[in-house]
Amino acid sequence: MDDVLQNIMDHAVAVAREAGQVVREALCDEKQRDVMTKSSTVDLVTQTDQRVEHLIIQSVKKKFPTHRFIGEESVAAGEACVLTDDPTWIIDPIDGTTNFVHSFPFVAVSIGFSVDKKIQFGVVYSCLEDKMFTARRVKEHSVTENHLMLFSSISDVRRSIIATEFGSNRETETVEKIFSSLRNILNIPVHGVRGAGTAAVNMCLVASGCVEAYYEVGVHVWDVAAGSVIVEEAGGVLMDVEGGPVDLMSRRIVAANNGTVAHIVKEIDAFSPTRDDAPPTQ
Ligand SMILES: Nc1ncnc2c1ncn2[C@@H]1O[C@H](CO)[C@@H](O)[C@H]1OP(=O)(O)O
Ligand SMILES: [Mg+2]
Ligand SMILES: [Mg+2]
Repeated sequence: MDDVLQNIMDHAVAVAREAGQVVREALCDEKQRDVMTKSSTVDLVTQTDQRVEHLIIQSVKKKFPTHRFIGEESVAAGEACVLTDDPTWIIDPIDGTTNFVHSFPFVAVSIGFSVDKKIQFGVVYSCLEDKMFTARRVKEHSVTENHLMLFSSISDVRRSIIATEFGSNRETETVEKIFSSLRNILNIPVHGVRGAGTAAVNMCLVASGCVEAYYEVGVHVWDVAAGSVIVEEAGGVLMDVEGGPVDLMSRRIVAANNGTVAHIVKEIDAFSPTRDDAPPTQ
């Protein structure tokens, strides 16, 4: 299986690069950044998201016809979001669509590959920075082609930078919880709070030692599948926002450089959005 997996991963890296090129070109063409909305007026999608997802899926299907897919835009179009034991590509064609629409320079193609419901490798291509992050579940980490991994050894959270996002849910109760967590984190006090506008890049920032932790409630499995292996293989830890084991379908995640910094979970005002794998409501 080893060489087979490497072959699949090589294809993921190649197709992520190809997708990134499409995204970069689209950024220069206003028409390709025309906005449509999904779950809320600030949950954005463009024809480029759809085009890039199509490109990735068609390319994979040609080479690996039996593989399955969970793609952000396919799920938005009504496909089921169910992880089986089968080989499954979990794709976010543009992570950071809001950034893409506004030319804010962090936009990623995120591809995770799962077998037996476990993510085997992750590929995150931060395509405007031209940084490729890859990791395969082997426990000897293999992250990034073109820059050095500088994993953070900080264990005092008061010396940390924490990444998070505000998400696309603007219901009063949700916004209150987001701000309550943020207030608690700032009051620790931490050195700073940041957010790149893409969950995948935030997780790569943890893996690279640029921030000590990232947490968010409201992410989807395609935002974090690839990043989860990249963080773990870099030596980091994943956790649920209430401290238990992470569940990639639960829409809640903490990724940290170590278990001590992961204690920020004490400060998070947790809530439970509808799971990604919840059966559709009639
Ligand atoms: N208005 C918004 N602000 C930030 N993230 C948003 C958002 N709307 C959707 N998201 C998605 O939520 C994720 C976690 O914050 C982001 O990576 C982003 O993924 P997307 O661009 O693929 O939709
Ligand atoms: Mg996303
Ligand atoms: Mg996306």
